[in-house]
Amino acid sequence: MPVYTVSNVQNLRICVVMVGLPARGKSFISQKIVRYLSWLSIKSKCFNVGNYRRQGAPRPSAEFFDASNEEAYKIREHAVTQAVIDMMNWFADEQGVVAILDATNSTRQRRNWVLKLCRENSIEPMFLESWCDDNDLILRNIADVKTSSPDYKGVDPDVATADFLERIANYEQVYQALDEAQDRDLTFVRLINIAQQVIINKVETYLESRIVFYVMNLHIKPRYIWLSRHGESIYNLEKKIGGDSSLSPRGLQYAKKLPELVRESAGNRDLTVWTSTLIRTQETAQDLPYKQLQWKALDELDAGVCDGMTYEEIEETFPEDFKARDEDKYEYRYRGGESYRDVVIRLEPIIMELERQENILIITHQAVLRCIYAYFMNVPQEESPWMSIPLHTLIRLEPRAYATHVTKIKADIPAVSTYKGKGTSQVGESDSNQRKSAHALIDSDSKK
Ligand SMILES: Nc1ncnc2c1ncn2[C@@H]1O[C@H](COP(=O)(O)OP(=O)(O)OP(=O)(O)O)[C@@H](O)[C@H]1O
Repeated sequence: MPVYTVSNVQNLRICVVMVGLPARGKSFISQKIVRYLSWLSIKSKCFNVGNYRRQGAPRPSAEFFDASNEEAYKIREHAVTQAVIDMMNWFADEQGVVAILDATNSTRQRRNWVLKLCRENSIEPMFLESWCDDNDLILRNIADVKTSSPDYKGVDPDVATADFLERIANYEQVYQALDEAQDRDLTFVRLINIAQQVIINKVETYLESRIVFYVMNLHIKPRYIWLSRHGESIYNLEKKIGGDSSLSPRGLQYAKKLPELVRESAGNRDLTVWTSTLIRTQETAQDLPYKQLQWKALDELDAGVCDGMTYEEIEETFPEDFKARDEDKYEYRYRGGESYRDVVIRLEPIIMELERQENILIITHQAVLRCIYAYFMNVPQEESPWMSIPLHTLIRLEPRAYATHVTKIKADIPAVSTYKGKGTSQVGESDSNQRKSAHALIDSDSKK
């Protein structure tokens, strides 16, 4: 049975129709929206018309995008039609909730065509324009992602840049920006120079407003996010879950070493440290020379009646619950406590704030870290609760245009393993289940 969240309970279907000249971040924004909504269990998918076009024209030069080039126009029409057909099928066959039509959609005529199709299929269209006249930024975007695109495989970067600028000039000939007067009946958002100015028109549903709020918070300044579990705690040594215990002597050693690890990774950047309200994260952060904030939302997953028990005790006392949790760890809610899904929902403001901020170090707990990591790394729900996040390890995330780079920095201070694989009540890293996970953070020193 599908599980509905507050956001998709209304049986809504939304098509976010991207609008914008090339190299304005449309694909970047589309991919972020899909990642954010998927993380919130809202079924979403991006339909990138460029990928469809590449099937008919793998490496076109700028003149292909000249509006008067009739042959090319046919190929481009075919590509967008195929993308829209696939999108409609996805809505119908896979109960999709939010589709993103990632294309330039530069003319009012094209947008009206999409609008009509959406209305005929009971899909709410929301136009999202990224408008930018900052030439330096556009050149940076071209260098960042366009010269390495499959369109320019094997082409000298300077030649590719010149051709891409010509492609933009061709689009500019016909481009019609969204307009407050002419498009006043449409649901639309215009992001002007990232989010220096945002124009919002007729945004009516809750889900649309969530998407708008999210894109308003995005920025593209280079930044890092550091993540660490608290140091080894007394409860970790006793194999107990939950509680509010202090650090073990080795955990305190990690807390002493953490400032050095962070400095090596962050240089003299001014960080802000976020901890949970629990003693073990605050003790871990106590020697860090940065501003610190406590978030209740970063507290560990609440194990309800099982708080303070070992997994062996849980298996003995609540055998059915123990089994049910292994079968669907993401959805299983501890009696009187939380599920992973509950944690994700309470972490939403953290993610939103992380998108707004620059350099943040988060010291929190295993389940919470798994959820945050899953958002940045696009880890599917069935895998994220099984990821191994070791103690005494600093993880650095570097969000880039289409992916997040990960570096793992080990403190070289021994700690127990708190990892529990499927079908066992024993904890330990040697469990074969976690090694199978594509996203296990245990074996590699850095991972892309
Ligand atoms: N709102 C924005 N305005 C301008 N640039 C942005 C914005 N958001 C992200 N970017 C930057 O845009 C680059 C990614 O460009 P992207 O491929 O998404 O452009 P596009 O508009 O989809 O281009 P195309 O039409 O050629 O597919 C990244 O370098 C990213 O930092």
